[in-house]
Amino acid sequence: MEPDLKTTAGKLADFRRRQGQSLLPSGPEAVERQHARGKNTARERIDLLVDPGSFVEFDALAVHRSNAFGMDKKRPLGDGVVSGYATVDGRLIGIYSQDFTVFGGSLSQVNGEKIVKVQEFALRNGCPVVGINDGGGARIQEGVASLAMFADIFRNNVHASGVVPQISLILGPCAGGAAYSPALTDYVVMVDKTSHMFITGPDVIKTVTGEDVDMETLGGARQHNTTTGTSTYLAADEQDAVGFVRELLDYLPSNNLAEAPLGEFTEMLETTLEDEALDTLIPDSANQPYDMHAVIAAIVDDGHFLEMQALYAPNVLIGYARVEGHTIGIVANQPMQFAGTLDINASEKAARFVRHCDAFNIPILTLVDVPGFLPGKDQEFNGIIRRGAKLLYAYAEATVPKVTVITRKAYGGAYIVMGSKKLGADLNLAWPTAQIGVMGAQGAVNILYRGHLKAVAEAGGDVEAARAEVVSQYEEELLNPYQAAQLGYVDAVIAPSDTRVQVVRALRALRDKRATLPAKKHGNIPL
Ligand SMILES: CC(=O)SCCNC(=O)CCNC(=O)[C@H](O)C(C)(C)COP(=O)(O)OP(=O)(O)OC[C@H]1O[C@@H](n2cnc3c(N)ncnc32)[C@H](O)[C@@H]1OP(=O)(O)O
Repeated sequence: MEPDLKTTAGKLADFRRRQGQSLLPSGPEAVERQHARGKNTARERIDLLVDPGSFVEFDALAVHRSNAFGMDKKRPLGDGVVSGYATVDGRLIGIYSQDFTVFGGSLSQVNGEKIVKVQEFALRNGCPVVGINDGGGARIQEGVASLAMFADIFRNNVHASGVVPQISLILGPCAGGAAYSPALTDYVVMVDKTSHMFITGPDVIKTVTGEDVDMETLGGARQHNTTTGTSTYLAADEQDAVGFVRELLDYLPSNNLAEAPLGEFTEMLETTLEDEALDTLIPDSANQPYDMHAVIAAIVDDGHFLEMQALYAPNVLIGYARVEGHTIGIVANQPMQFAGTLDINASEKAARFVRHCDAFNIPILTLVDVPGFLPGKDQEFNGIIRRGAKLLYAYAEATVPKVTVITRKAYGGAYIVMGSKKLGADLNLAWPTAQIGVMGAQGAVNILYRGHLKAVAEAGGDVEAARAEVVSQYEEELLNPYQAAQLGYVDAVIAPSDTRVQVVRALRALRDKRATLPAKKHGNIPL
């Protein structure tokens, strides 16, 4: 029976009916199809992420304005995106979730306006934006009206960058120009097997270049986590993805003028057994690796480290942890991977992270064990000069508290990059095992003693013994922390077991640090 709109009861009944329709705009079969693809619906995803009952919806009754291609006969409420605000652990976020059951989650003018509204809400109120992507990109029927909305969204992404955290969950397709909105955000979380991102899909590639490639190989979650560096986290399923985002939000301030939530901690300024374990961590042989995660775990609260981009450029580790409850960002060389060298990918990965920490006033702890930049034609031809420079730029530009601990190797240009004193770190500490020098012993001996070793060979002497002698002399005289300590480039040489306490004290001392850069419109980081 149609409600009587002349009565209050009828108006309320009509409202409830519309409300009901907006919850299920494409009917139950479409929901079943979505589930059959191994995906939750747009609303189920919001429910998974936010505090129960906290979601407040915008524009549930919005419909598209298009009449072409029979679109006038199909105007589902909400128009393919569920949007609004909610709380996560009691803290405000703006959120939108594309509804694949409505025109494949594609972006129309109205649907785009809904996303823009969430972005503007978040910018005005200083809260993070979480975007859940599951859609076919620009709505083809709307042509340029849809493309123009993407431009609005991208512009807002850029304007919000460094003001509020922006997190993208890719839980289905994210194709074409649409992929650039997540790319502009700070973090991109993808789910194994069900998430795909690409600019041109397999069919277009086949037509244009003749290459055969399937969706998973082209733009699957694993590819973006291991090869392209586009994704921050490879989630096993949607629950895992949402869990990561909740944890990430807990480390981040809501905006660039706010403090990150303070974690619980117990003050401990005495050396513990875990601290003492660091005294035996560094192997006697400089060529033997050890896991830098162990150093991180010994320093931070509860040993807990939320690693970002763990599968990409694993020779450098980046992520968040807490020290005395305060969020810090960690950048660390990982001797277990490529001996901890810096290559192009590692430099770019760390550089963007340093800039993110700086934008959101998160202190940076740098742990150094780096034998240099990765040598090779491949690296040089792909622009390691220009691209490695990004990390220098990021560190030199960052005004947040910066504490650096050199555990072992710190050679050459890579020493300078990794939060060195003169690049602007506030406190630089080194372990007695630190080797700070222009290069490792073998390389140095080859250059410094070439003539001497040639002479030994010509005289029929024992070249290997002569080489070993000068190597050991170089190591003793130059590959230690003491020359740097004499010159003030490390503030203190400390026992490894003192590291946690020293880092705690340093971060306390730097809590009210103030530093400003010369006024300018913006710098010009080598891109
Ligand atoms: C700026 C830019 O965004 S440019 C990019 C423009 N977009 C694209 O090139 C992607 C076009 N879409 C596709 O390639 C595919 O639909 C995919 C990969 C997204 C999804 O593929 P599938 O999982 O096989 O789903 P399928 O193709 O059946 O799409 C589901 C529904 O969404 C619709 N749909 C998908 N993409 C769009 C779109 N961009 N515009 C309008 N409708 C769309 C489909 O027509 C289909 O509708 P139907 O259920 O009424 O038949």
